Amino acid sequence: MKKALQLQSISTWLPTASKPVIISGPCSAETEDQMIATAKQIAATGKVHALRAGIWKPRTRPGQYEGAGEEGLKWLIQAKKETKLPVTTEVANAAHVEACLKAGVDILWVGARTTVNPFSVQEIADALKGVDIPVMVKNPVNPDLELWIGALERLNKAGITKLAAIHRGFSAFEKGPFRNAPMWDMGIELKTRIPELDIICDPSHIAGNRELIALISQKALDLDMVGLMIESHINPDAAWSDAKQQVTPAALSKIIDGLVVRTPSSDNKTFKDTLSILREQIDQLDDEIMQKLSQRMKISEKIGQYKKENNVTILQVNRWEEIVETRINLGKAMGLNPEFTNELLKLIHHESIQVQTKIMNKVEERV
Ligand SMILES: C=C(O[C@@H]1C=C(C(=O)O)C=C[C@H]1O)C(=O)O
Repeated sequence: MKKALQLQSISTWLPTASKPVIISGPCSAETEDQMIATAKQIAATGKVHALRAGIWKPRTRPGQYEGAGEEGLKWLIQAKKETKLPVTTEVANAAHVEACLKAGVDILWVGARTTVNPFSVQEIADALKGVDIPVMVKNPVNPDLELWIGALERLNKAGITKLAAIHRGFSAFEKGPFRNAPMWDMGIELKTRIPELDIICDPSHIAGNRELIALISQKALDLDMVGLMIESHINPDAAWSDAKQQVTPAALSKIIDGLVVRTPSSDNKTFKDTLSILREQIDQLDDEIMQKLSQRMKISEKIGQYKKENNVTILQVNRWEEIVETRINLGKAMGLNPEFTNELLKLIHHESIQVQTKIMNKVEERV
């Protein structure tokens, strides 16, 4: 077993009176006026705990706005002075880290396009050795959990314990309704692997448009994520980067008000009793499902043996097609989602073929 990360909960470095943690601000710091005006309006909502702004922007194509650079850092620090909110920005190399530390940035984040590159992450970690500053790590652009965990480990090894992960979605070849596919399973898997790690969701980058932000934010909270990083701008349509996904401070306030914050557990006795009764039912059913699956695989084994004796192939496409069709219809009639049934059947078929392959190719022991 790998050693777990040494972590300090976000509640120790970004304490909030109420959950969830909200980090907001413009995608990019564009001008001093835009930065300060946005920051003031956000702070006035009283619902935001930290201010964000991109200073160095990694853009997909050259010729797009690449951030204000160190000049922008001054505006961010000015915004901090005027709002009393801690500030955070993205760092992609050691020079960025040094500039931020010198300027007095409170929290750093590593962007998705940097998390993919262990060299860059290591450079940032080395620049942070001996520094006590919180760092948030966005998921890599590709859905690679090991790379995400690896980046957190590199920073942790450098002594950074105030760590959080940011789920901002993943690049996908097929364009769905989102700019970056949420692939919620990745967040669930990360939480399962490192339960003490706080995860913040970045609905702005998942959505790519402001209409979906509320929906994604709610989903993130229901998956036990502790905070949201939402991009906001005094005049979103005129933003120099990511205009479509930014919201006004007023819209941000509305989104936050609309969130239903649920707790991971409840002390209510009736709730606990009812949940445990229902969970017992699930335990019982899972037991039955496992027994049935085991019985099914034993029959596959027998079929494999019989096919071997008769020189018949393992894969029987017609039989399989018939199974898929009948089971999907059966599932539909029982209220099961056809996609779910299809995926489940694929897994079962895969295993059934494995089981038969083992039998088919077993080398008989010579006496
Ligand atoms: C078990 C068999 O072999 C394969 C596995 C199947 C299954 O697990 O249901 C169905 C068809 C075959 O591709 C079979 O031929 O019936």
